[in-house]
Amino acid sequence: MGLILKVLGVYVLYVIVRAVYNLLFHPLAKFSGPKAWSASRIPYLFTLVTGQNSFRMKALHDKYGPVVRVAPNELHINDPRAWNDIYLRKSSEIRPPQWGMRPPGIDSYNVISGVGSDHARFRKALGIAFSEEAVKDYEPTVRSYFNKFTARIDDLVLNNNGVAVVDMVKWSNFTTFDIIGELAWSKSYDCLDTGAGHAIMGVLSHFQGVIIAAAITYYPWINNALMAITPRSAFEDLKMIFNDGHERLQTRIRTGPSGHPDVLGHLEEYNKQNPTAIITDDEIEQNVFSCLVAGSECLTTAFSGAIHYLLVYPSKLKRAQEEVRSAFSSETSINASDAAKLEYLNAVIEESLRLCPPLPDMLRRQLPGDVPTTVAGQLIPPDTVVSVSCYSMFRSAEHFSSPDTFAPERFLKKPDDSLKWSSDSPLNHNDMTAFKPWGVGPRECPAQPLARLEMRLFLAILLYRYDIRVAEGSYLTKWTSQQVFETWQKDPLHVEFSPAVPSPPATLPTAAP
Ligand code: HEM
Repeated sequence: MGLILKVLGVYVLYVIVRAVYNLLFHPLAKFSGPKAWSASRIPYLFTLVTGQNSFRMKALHDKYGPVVRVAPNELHINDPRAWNDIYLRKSSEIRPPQWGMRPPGIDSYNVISGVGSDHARFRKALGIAFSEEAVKDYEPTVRSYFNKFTARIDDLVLNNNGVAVVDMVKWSNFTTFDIIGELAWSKSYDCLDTGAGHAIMGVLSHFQGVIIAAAITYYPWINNALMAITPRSAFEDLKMIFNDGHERLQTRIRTGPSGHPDVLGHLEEYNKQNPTAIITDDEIEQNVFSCLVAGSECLTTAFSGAIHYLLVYPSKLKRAQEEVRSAFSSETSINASDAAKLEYLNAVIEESLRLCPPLPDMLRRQLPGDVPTTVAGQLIPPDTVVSVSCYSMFRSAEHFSSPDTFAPERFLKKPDDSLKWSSDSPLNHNDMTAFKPWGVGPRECPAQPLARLEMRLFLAILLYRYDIRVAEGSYLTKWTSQQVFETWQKDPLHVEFSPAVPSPPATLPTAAP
């Protein structure tokens, strides 16, 4: 007992001495921020594991300015110059060691956990698989899943007196997961067919678990103790996912793509062209998993965010519907390249990414350990962890006037007279250099062309085909009342669909005399 008390006493003394050092003598001591956060990492980790970190970061910037010390060795930055200063540096793909770890029992890296030459190798292959050219060939596959989605809604409409009510968070997730499964290894997860999520979705999307696991690794002795006492059976779910992935990959390698180009085909081609830097089967499996998670969850947020805000702002919904319905003469004529020309629809997508960025934070980077780095005009000591978060940046009144207002008009190229000018008009001030929803630099989202294609096609089809409203008896959660664990923990979004009677297209040829 006496020994335990002595050990405890020494530990408490160590914590106090460390906190005093952090506050007064640490190389980051001159940076402003709440004292408790500068002294110890616990307040920062607490906001992370409770899903409040994005909101606290924004509140701290509002109080302390563009550079805030949020943990003993970590600065959070809200200055548009930081995008390039942090994320375009040499070795800027390096995260602090606690983030981007491999799951237990997995030796191979993927594009998210890999650094240096591994990361460069994966990026090169994925860059080809998600290039504009490759993505054009994916369009018929993507379209076939959107058709499946509308067929399911139509069934419901038919059987429910002309209206269908669905949870668009759930159904967007079914759609995006099926698509990325089909595109990645030619095998969908059949969620749209079964009307239910696949078993692996729950495990892959347990983002709170991932955050808690990362938070614990800041205290290696707790981490080691937990790992030692965790029964192997606790990892059964992970094993199930990796076995499922292994089978899918081997089947796809044996049987080839299922009648359409897929990501795997591009990776196979990459391996043929680069025999000295091939991506092994294990690495392919892990990379496909990173695409499954990033691809389905980010797009689910993008779809749900756009629908959420269109429902909150009916006049913007009407304008987007009118644009889509007058641009296409039939639903079958809707295609991604024409949808890319719809200015208002694309402004809706940008504005939704501004208010609901699929990755609100999680862009931490470790600065080099040899020399200080200049970020946003300030000299930052070596080894500091720095990050910009999309949420703080995009919702900051410094960068966007009326930052919480949904105003796609900010993104229109020509001045828009539908919004009256006033000092707080959303058109008053918009610093687009602050707006980087895809990230910047070597870790910038590799799948932008695919994500854009899916967002444009999905919204264009949905707005063309249906009138939508908040389901009767339901209500819209305030978007920012949702927690954030890597991405938004989205509440159900119950939407009522009824078939639209499209107005005649503006471009119809006039009748012959
Ligand atoms: C609206 C949709 C999307 C948004 C806004 C988005 C945003 C981002 C951002 C900000 C990053 C950078 C993370 C960092 O710097 O650490 C990223 C990385 C990544 N994204 Fe996306 N993403 C989207 C859709 C997708 C899709 C559809 C896929 C795959 C099919 C995908 C795959 C990835 C991968 C694999 C990475 C990691 C890249 C690396 O670490 O080198 N994303 N995404």
